[in-house]
Amino acid sequence: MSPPETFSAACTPTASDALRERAPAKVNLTLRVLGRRVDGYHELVSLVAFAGMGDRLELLPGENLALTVSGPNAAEAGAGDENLVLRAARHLAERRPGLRVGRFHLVKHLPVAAGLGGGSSDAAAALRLLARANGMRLDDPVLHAAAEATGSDVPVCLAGRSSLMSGRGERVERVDLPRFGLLLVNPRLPVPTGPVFAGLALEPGDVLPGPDHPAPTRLPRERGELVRALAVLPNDLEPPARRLVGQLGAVAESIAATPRNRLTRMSGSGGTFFGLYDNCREAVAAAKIVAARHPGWWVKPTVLG
Ligand SMILES: C[C@@](CO)(OP(=O)(O)O)[C@H](O)COP(=O)(O)OP(=O)(O)OC[C@H]1O[C@@H](n2ccc(N)nc2=O)[C@H](O)[C@@H]1O
Ligand SMILES: Nc1ncnc2c1ncn2[C@@H]1O[C@H](COP(=O)(O)OP(=O)(O)O)[C@@H](O)[C@H]1O
Repeated sequence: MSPPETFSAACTPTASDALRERAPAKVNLTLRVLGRRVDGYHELVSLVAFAGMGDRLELLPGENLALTVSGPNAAEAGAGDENLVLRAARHLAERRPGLRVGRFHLVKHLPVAAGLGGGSSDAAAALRLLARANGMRLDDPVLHAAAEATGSDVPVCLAGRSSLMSGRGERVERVDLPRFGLLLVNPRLPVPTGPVFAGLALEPGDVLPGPDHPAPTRLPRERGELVRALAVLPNDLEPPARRLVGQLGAVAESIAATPRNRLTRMSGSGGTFFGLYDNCREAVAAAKIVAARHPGWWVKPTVLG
């Protein structure tokens, strides 16, 4: 006689119960450093937008927190306790007793330590997934506190749309931007964020005279006008990043030389550079040229905004 049926597996979550979120690449269209705060962090103002490509994150809700990682850049991101997905989940669990967590699976497409905020975007996606699994609203202040505690770039990634980011990264104001074709190029050389900021050689309490940034309402909405406005608002981290990694100059030159390129600049602390184009088709044509000349580089055409 067969043992009595326990039906024990009937309510075990399966892969089809997983919640899914995109974790898009973050692009700093501008980045002005206004000074260095007494806590050692730099005071910034940065126009941030999101790409049409990035990582993907799934959550199978459950009682125990776990993470697996696959994809082309899985090894570089790692699945250990330091992964920003797990750090964000722990920061939220500390602030929200009884939080239902579960098993995350990250598909890591973005290069690591690349100025694209991949880890921050993964962390923000984890917070959005946990919010869904726990019936929390996305404007819940606890979610925002967990984002801030996880990293400077996580609040803007939690917003997940074009924004003017300021302070250490904790102030985020929505901005409407036109859509662009976008080319992302990384020479597969990781560039650590801390040493790039350190290259500015600012002391705590230093205030830089001059760097100013138009308010969100003063930014042009038309593509050509916006590009002209962006051209005079640099990324202040580009000079120290280029001093740290000499090969970055060649990345910028390769993008700037492509037909119909509107703007070439480094994102965040590098070493990814981006090119703006009027549409995705032009970005694809540019990608083919750069990839043919530099087969070892990470080259991705997509859209911005
Ligand atoms: C530079 C930016 C621009 O968007 O992006 P990435 O290049 O990392 O993508 C961000 O400010 C990075 O944000 P995030 O990568 O989250 O930084 P955190 O983990 O908080 O800090 C890493 C290190 O960067 C420095 N840091 C970061 C942010 C800031 N406003 N001032 C700083 O001085 C500090 O040395 C800190 O120890
Ligand atoms: N999910 C993750 N993806 C990428 N990097 C991660 C992740 N979790 C932790 N890290 C660590 O965070 C650091 C910054 O990575 P990343 O977010 O890719 O940098 P950047 O913001 O410059 O693109 C790296 O040193 C990496 O080891």
